[in-house]
This record gives sequence, structure tokens and C-alpha cells, in this order.
Amino acid sequence: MTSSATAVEVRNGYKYYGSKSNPKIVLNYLNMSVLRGSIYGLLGASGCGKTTLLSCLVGQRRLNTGDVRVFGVKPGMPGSGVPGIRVGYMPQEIALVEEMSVRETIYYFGRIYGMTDERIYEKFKNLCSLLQLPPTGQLIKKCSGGQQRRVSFACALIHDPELLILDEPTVGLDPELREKIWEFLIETTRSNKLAVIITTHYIEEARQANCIGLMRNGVLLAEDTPENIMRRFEVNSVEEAFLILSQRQGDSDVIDVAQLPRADYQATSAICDGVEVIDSAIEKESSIKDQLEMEDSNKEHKMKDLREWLFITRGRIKALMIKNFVQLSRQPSGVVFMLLFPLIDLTCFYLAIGRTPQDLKVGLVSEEFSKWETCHDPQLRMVSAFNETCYLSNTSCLYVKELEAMNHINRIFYDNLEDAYRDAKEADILGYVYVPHNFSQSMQILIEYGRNADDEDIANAEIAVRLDMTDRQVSLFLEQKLREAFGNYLKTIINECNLPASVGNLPINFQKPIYGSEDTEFQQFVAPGVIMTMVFFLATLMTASVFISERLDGIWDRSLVAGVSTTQMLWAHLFTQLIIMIIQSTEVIVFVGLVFDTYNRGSTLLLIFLLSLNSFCGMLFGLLISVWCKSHTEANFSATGAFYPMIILCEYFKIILYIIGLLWPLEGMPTYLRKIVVFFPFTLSTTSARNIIEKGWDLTHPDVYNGFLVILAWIIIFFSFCMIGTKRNT
Ligand SMILES: Nc1ncnc2c1ncn2[C@@H]1O[C@H](COP(=O)(O)OP(=O)(O)OP(=O)(O)O)[C@@H](O)[C@H]1O
Repeated sequence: MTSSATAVEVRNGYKYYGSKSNPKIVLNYLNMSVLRGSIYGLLGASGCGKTTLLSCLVGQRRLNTGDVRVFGVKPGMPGSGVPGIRVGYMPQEIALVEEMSVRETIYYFGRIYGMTDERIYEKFKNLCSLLQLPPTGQLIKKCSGGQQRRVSFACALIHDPELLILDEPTVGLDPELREKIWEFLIETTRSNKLAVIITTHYIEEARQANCIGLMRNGVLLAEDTPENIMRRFEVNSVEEAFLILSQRQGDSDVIDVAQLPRADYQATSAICDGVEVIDSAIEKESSIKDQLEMEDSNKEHKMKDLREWLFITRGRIKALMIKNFVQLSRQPSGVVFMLLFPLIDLTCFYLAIGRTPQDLKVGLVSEEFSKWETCHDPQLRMVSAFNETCYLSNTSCLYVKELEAMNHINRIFYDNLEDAYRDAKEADILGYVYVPHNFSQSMQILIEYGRNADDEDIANAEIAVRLDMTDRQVSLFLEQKLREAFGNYLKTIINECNLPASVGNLPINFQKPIYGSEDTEFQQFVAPGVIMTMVFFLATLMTASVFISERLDGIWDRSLVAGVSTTQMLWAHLFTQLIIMIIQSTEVIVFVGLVFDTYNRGSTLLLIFLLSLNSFCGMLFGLLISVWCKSHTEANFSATGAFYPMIILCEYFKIILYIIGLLWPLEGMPTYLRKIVVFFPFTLSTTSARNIIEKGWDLTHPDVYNGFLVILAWIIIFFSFCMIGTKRNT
């Protein structure tokens, strides 16, 4: 049974990485005991499993078999305080937020441990002088390696833990400071019940520990006081003893536990118990009293945890959110990414897409006259009504004038058809318009005789157009403009010939639109989809990158060991980003409204709400990517991989991609696919946005609230998968 004097006990600890069928054994039925009020030096070659063992002690990892007890309870049990307030952990890597100052870092950990700011201040003052911390306002990234290590050490000590676990704390520190740290550890373990487990590559400094565990290939070869170890091997240094022991075990990577010398293998606390490491007062405590005390202490901790849960949770969320904002605000690229990129992207969109094409080169050939200069003759009469007869001549000039009025078309005049055709073939012009020799006369006959005109006149009253149709959007636009010009040409003739206006009209009348206007800008139509997708993926990339950095830097793990739950971490991030998303959405809507004069017939607030919800959804998607991806590269691949199918399949993006020549209308999709894509994050939400903007509908309309419901459903799906993934990872 674990005595109250025992802080840490590992029995038959077995742990492997990799698969069950091909395990890489890191802890091989290891036994270990650490007493309260003592320093335990854990020594061993690189890769022997020290960090893995420590991570099992702080509840970061679990053993595959065997038992770990910290203060008599399994790490991770509710109310155990491990991970959490009872343990101070300094990992091997720095695991601090580079953008935070020394002071902010210490306060971050203090708040996470549930300390009041006054208490943090007091402790901080002491630690500053003890560890010679750098100036309090200095950013961590501006500190030297040794300074960062000292700050990291201070973070592990800030809350007066009962168990201090230090993974190579003295690497990179000068001898004087190393000595000071050891003095501090010896003093603190003597004066209170602090237990310290320390790993170090400076084997000789471990002489100052009360107990040493020599580890190799996942087992403790020996566990004893430094003096006993040196005595047993008849050497003068711990290093020599370790060398002899290692040589005895040979170079084999696998150590057969059963073959270890009994005294070494058992490596029990009883051996280290012999050391006078505990104050006489502590020694005198009876085991019964110890037991009661331990139970009381556990109960007390449980009660305390319950009482302080609200206070600590609030403090932690606050600490995490402050950290997030500091991190973001001190990374100029982050601010640019979140606030400036949307504006830059939108500006590019509004300047590049949906604008009316200009300067379209079209060739003009008219066989009505030999030189185009004829059209500039002020005496030229193209239409003259006389005795109820309307005479037309050279009216190709009239058509050319109509084209000129259109602004979009750059007319290139040719004297013959061959030249125009050659240039069109060379793609110097987009096509040509050809007016036959007796066009005006034939047109006159057609107007006069209608269906009695002969076939030749009907054929000659026709303007021939030949276009390069490879750029479909441009050629469709040109076609429309050429028809429009002909309509205007006809109206002028009908007007000047005093004929009824309806003669020139098609018998179809497009009346005032129900919604929108006849000249609805293409941009106005596409903009909601662009904005929705843009904010979604900016949020995705930003979140994935923040979370992966946090995990790679070790801050995530360190915060978990400090007692923060994954749920708290997620909520803090979600709150932070939600605030950013609301700012971003407001900024985007105000920007497009003011700068690009985009109208909104519905509620702006509802639009901001929809956009924020959409980017929140994108953020959760980023979170999901970060949970399942190990590196930035993997995350970027996943985000990009998801981006294209989503936008290609979503209704409105087909149009943008159509413009750049990649896509076909949604109506061309197989019916089953159309039914699927409506459940994609942007499809119905974009419809909602357009219905708010164009039709002024509110949340009571199904075509508005359906978009909200789909986004909410995705938020729930992403969040659930995030929780599952995070729990699985931890
Ligand atoms: N997540 C992991 N997945 C697979 N193997 C791992 C993982 N973490 C550690 N290992 C392997 O387990 C072994 C023990 O690693 P560990 O970090 O515990 O050693 P260590 O004694 O702390 O080394 P060092 O002194 O260099 O820090 C090493 O061979 C390492 O490569």
C-alpha cells in the first residue's frame, strides 16, 4: 500500500508506442518510488524513456499496463489535482508563448492554477530574484535560451506545487545558476513536503539528489541514494557507476527484467527510505495518521475542487483568452490575415470580377461603300421619308454609330472581308460584322413589302456576324451588345420613317422584375457566395494554424498538465475567435456597402449574424483539421483539399468558376448531386444571404432560416468530431 510519505509510485509500468503487433517498448515493467520531501534524480541515456515516464506521471499519457499513483491516486482521476494544481511540470522543450512577455507568461500560468493576481504578484517577485528572471516586460522570443528556461522553471513553481517534475531544467544554464537552483530545491524539499523528480544529462549534479534512478531501455537498473550507488560499484562518481551498470547490461536494446540482479530490479523506496531526507517531524508520523491524513487530504481536495470550480474555470478561460489575444495582436501577420485579407480579397473581387468588359475589338466590313470615310460625310443622308416611302442608303453607318455609342466595343474598320477574317484567325480581333453590298436597299424593301419581299432581299437585309466563341463569357456579351445595337438601329429607322414603334419590337414583353432589377450587377449576385466562402476559409486556415502551432510548441500539453481541460481550451479559443469573426464580418459588410456601393434590402444585423455564424463554422472546420492533422503541411493540404470540392459543388461558385472557364451551371449537375450539395455549408447559407440582401426577407422565411439551420448543423457536426478527436488525442 502506498504510504503517505510516498508522493509517486509506479508498479510494473509498461508502455509502448506504435501498434500492438509491432510495439516499440519504452517502459518495460518499471518500478519506481518517490518520497515526499525528497529529490529524485532520474538518469539515463537519451531515448531510454525518461520523458515518457514523466508524461505518465503527470497524466499526459497512460501506461498500457501497470499502475501509477501520485499522492495515492491515479493521475487524471477527478479531484486528484494531477494533472493540475498539485503538480508543477517543466517540460524539456520551452513550451511558452513566444509573443508573451515574462510577466504575462507567469500570470498566465498563475491564473490557470486558480491563483489570485495578488498572490501571483507576491510569488513572481520572489521568483524574479531567486531565478534572476529577465526584465518582466521582455518578450519570451527576445529572451536567450537560458532565460527562457528560467521563466519556464518559474512557471512550474508559481503555485507552490506538492510535486515538481523537471525534465532537464538545467540545460543551458550557467554553473552558478544551476547550483542556485539545486540549493533552492534542496531547501524547499527540506522545509516542506515538496517532492521533486528531475532528469538531467549532467549526471554529477544528481549527486545532490536524495535518490537516484538509473534508467536504461525502459527499466530502472538501480534506485538508491547516490552514496550507496557509488559504494556498491566502488567508484567515486555517479557517472562511473552508471557506466559500469550500463556495460554490465550489455548493448542489448532489450533488457530481460527477470535477469536483473534482484536488489537492483526491486529498486524499492525502502532503499531510499534509509536516507535522512525527511524532517524528523515528518518521520515521526505514524502510518495510521499518514493514512488518515491522506484520505482527509484527498477529500479536502475534492471539496476544494468543487468549491473553486467556477472561480478556476472563469480564471482559466480568462487566462486562455488573454493569451490568445496577446498572441494574435503581437503577430502582425495574424492581424493582417484576419482583418486586412478580407478587404484585399474583396477589393480584388470587385475590381476583377463581374465588371462589364471594355475595349472588345470587333472588325467591321461594309460592302455598301468602298471607304469608311463615307460615313463621316456631313452631307450623308441615310434615312429619308418621302411620299409614304422610306428611302434607305448606307445605313451600315447608322449601325456603326450605334455600336460607337455602346462604349464597350472598339471598332476596327476593314475594307474587305479577307483582311477581317485573317485578323480574327490571328485572334487580333474577337470577330467581325459584315454588311452586304445592297443591305440598305434590301432593308427598305423588307420594311415596305414585309412578307412579300423576295428571298434575295430578305437574305441581303441581314448583317452577318462571326465571332471567336472560345471565351464564352465575352462572346455572349458581344452577341448581346451587337443585337442591342441592331435594335437601336431599327428603332431609329422606324422613327425616322414615321412607322409605328411596335413594328420593330419582338412580340414578347419583359415587365418590371419581381425581385432585383433588369440591370442587376453580376457582382451583386455573386458577392454573397464570395464573402461566405472567403470568411469560412480564412477562419479555417487561421484556426488550424493556431492550434497546430500551439500543439507543436508544447503550450497545449503544458496547459493540460497545469489542469486546463481540453473543453476549457476549446471554449476559450471559440470565444476569442467568435469575437474576431464578429469584427471581421461587420468590417466586411460595412466595407462592401461603403466602398463598393453594394445595397442590402434586408437587415444588416441579420447579415452580420449569418456571416459570423458561417465563419464560426469555418473555424470549427479548422479546429477539426488541427485535431486530426499532425503538422502545418498536413493541415494545409487538408484545408485546400476540402476547399475545392466545396466551392466547386456549391451553387454560386459555379458562376465564378464559370467566368474563369472551369465550371458548368448547377442545373447541369445530376439530380442526386444537386440534392447533396444543398447540405454543403455554403449553398443554402448563400441563398439565405441573397434572400436577405435582394428580397429583404427576415428570419421567419424558410429560404432564410434554412441557411442558418444548415450552418448550425455543421457547427454541431464539426464540434462533435473535434471533441471526439481531442479526447482521443489526450
Ligand atoms: N509519440 C511517440 N511516438 C513514437 N515513439 C516515441 C514517441 N515519443 C517518444 N518516442 C520514442 O520513445 C523512446 C523514448 O523517448 P523519450 O522521449 O521518453 O526518451 P528520453 O529518455 O526522455 O530521451 P531524452 O533524454 O533524449 O529526452 C525514444 O526512442 C523515442 O524515439
